[in-house]
Amino acid sequence: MTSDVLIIGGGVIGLAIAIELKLRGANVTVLCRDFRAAAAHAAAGMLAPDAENIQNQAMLSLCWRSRSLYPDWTRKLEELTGLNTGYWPCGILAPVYQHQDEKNPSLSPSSPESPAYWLDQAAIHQYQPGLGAEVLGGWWYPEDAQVDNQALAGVLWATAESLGVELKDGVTVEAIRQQQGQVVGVQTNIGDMRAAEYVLATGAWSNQLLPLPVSPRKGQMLSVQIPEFVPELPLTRVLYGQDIYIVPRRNRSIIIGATSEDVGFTPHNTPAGIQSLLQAAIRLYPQLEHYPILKFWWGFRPATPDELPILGNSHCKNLTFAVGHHRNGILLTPITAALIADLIWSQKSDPLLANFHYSRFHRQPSTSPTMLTHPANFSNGNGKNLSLQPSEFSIQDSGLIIAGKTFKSRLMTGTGKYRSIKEMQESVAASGCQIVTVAVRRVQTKAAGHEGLAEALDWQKIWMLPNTAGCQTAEEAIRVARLGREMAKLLGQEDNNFVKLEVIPDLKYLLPDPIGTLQAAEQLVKEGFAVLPYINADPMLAKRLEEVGCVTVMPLASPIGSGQGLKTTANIQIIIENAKIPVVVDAGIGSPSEAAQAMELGADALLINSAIALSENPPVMAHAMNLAAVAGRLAYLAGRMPVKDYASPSSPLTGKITG
Ligand SMILES: Cc1cc2nc3c(=O)[nH]c(=O)nc-3n(C[C@H](O)[C@H](O)[C@H](O)COP(=O)(O)OP(=O)(O)OC[C@H]3O[C@@H](n4cnc5c(N)ncnc54)[C@H](O)[C@@H]3O)c2cc1C
Ligand SMILES: CC(=O)[C@@H](O)[C@H](O)COP(=O)(O)O
Repeated sequence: MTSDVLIIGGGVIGLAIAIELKLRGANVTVLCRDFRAAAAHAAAGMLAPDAENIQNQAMLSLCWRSRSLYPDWTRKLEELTGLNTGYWPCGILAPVYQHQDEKNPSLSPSSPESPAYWLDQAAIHQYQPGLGAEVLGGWWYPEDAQVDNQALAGVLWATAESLGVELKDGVTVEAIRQQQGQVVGVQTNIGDMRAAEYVLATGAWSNQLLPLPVSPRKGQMLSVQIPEFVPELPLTRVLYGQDIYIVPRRNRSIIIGATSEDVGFTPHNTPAGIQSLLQAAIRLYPQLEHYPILKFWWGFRPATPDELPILGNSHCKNLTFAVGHHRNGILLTPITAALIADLIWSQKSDPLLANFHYSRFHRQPSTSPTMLTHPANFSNGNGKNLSLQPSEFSIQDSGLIIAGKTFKSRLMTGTGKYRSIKEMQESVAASGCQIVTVAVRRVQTKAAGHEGLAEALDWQKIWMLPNTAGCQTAEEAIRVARLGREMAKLLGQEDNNFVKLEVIPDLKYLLPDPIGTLQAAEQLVKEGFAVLPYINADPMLAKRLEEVGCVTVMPLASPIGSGQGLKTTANIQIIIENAKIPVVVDAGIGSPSEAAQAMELGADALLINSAIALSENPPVMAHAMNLAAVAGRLAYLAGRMPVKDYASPSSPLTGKITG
C-alpha cells in the first residue's frame, strides 16, 4: 500500500505528526534509522518556555501554545495506550547567584497567562529548602512543567502503533528523490518508497539529507537516585540554575543536565562534561553530592543558527519540514504536530508558521522559491542501484550522492585551460561527467576561455558547480559563492545551491587557507549552501568541515595544475576512513592511472581539469579519465587482493583435479 504521508524520522516530532495525521484519516508510514538514538530519549523533558527566557516573540508564542496543549494532549495519549507520560505541571524555580533588577522585563518575560514571580533571598530559601548558600534570589515560573521524555517517546510509539501507523525502525532514508519541485520517492537501505506527501523530521541529522542549516549540539546528562533514607521527595519542582538544571521525577530519580557542546556527532560522556555538571548541580542543591549515581548519557539537539525550528513548506510542493527544535523539541512536540498535520491534511497554514520558514536562511532576496533540488535529468537520490557494466558480473553501486542528489558519473571536470571552446565541449562530453565546475569570477570578468560558457554547455544535462577560484579570503569567497548561486539560476538551475569553496591566498602553490575555508564554510552552510570545500589533505580539517555541515570534502592530490599525481595518499586514506560525506579527490591528478589509484583507495569521486585540458588530445584523455574513474571504482568495490611478502603459485598444489 502506498502511504498518503511518509515521515522521515521517528523521534518525538515525527511520531507526534504521524499520530495527528492518522487521527485525521491519513495512511501514514514512519521511517526511522534508530529510535533509540533520538534526542527524545536523551532530553530532560522540561516544558520551560519561561525559564528558558526565550526572547523571540514568535518562538515564545509557539512555546506557550505548545505548553498549554500538554495536559489534554498527554491525557489523550494516555487514554489511547493506558501508559503514563509522566506529565507533571510542577513549575520551575530559577535561582540566581547575582543580585538582579527584578523589574527588568528582559530578565523574565511575564504575561497574564504566564506569570513569573521574583523571590528574594529569604523567600526562595523558605520556599525551597536545601538550596546552596550562594543563592541570592530567583524566579518562580508556575506555568512551566515537565514530562518524562523517555516515557513520552514510548507512549508516542505505542500510540502510533495502536492507531495503525506503519512504523519501520532500522530503516535509513539515504536520499530524497526530487523532480521538478516534487519529491518522487525516497531511497532507503531496504529499497525505494513513495507517498503523496513527505515530512522531514530527522532531528540533528537533517543536513545529511538536505542542505538545511541544522547541526548537532551535544548534551551530556546524568541521573541520581533519591536514597531510601530520604522518605519524601525532597524536590517537587524543577530547579533551573546557571548552566545547570535539576529535574526531579516522581519515580525518585533526578535528572541533571546538560552540557551544550559544538562537537558534531562525537559520542560518549566525558570526565570534563560530567565534572562541570556535578559541580554546578552540587553548588545549586548541595545534598545531591550524597545521592547514588544512576546513569550517564548524551544526545544531540538539532540546532539551527537562530535557535528556532524550521517548520512548514519546503522547496518541494509535497515535502514539509519539521526539524531544528534544538533545546525545546519536547516542549514543542504537540504544537508542531498540530500545525504540521493541519498544513498537510487541510492545507491550513497557521500564521505563526511564517516565522519558522526555511527560507529565512537565504539572505539574498529571490523572486522564485529557493530550491534544494536539481533538474529532472539528474536522478535525485536515485533509488535504483547503478549497475556497473557488463551485466554478467554486475556489481551494485549506489551512485555518487551529494546533498541528497545522485550522479551516475564519479568524475567531475572543469572548463579552464582548453585551447578552444569546441575542445572543451568535446572533452566534457567524452568524460561522461555530470558535474562541471565553473570559476564564477572568471565568468564575471569574461576571462579567456570563459566567454560564452552559458551557451557552450547544455546546462539541462550538466550540473554546474560554481567555484570561488581567485578568492583569497573567506569574505571574498562568501560573496562570490552568492554570485555563483545567482549565476546558476540564470542558467536555469533555479535549485542549484552547490558551491565549490576555494580560499587560496597563496598564488605560488595555490594551497588553500584552512582557517579561511572553515570560516567561509560555516557561514555558507548557515546560508543554505551545499558546500564542497577544496582543502589540503588534512584529516582534522576534513572532519571539522564535515561537522559544520559541508556536503563533501575535496582534498588535493597535489597542487592545482601541477599534474604531480597522488602526493597525499596517506592523508587521503585517513580522510576516507573517517568521512561520512563523499570524499572528492581534487587537483593534481596527471594521468588515468593516478585517477584510478585515487578511486581504488575509496575516494567517492574525482575532479580533474588540467590533465584533460592540457593533454595533446583532450577529448580522448577525457574518455580515458572516465574509464579510469570507473575502473578504480570497480576495483574498490571488488576488493583488492592482499599484498603478500612472498610469491604464491597461481596454480596451487592443493585442490588439484586428479585423473
Ligand atoms: C541533552 C538534551 C536535553 C534536552 N532537554 C530538553 C528539554 O528539557 N526540553 C525540551 O523541550 N527539549 C529538550 N531537548 C531537545 C529535544 O530532545 C529535541 O529537540 C527533540 O527530541 C527533537 O526531536 P526530533 O524528533 O526532531 O529529533 P530526534 O528526537 O533526534 O529524532 C530524530 C530521529 O530521526 C531519525 N533519523 C535521522 N536521520 C534519518 C534518516 N536519514 N532516515 C531515517 N531516520 C532518520 C533518527 O534516528 C532519530 O530517531 C534536549 C535534548 C538533549 C540532547
Ligand atoms: C577547475 C578546478 O576546480 C581546479 O581548481 C581543480 O582543483 C582541478 O585541479 P587540476 O586542474 O589540477 O585537475
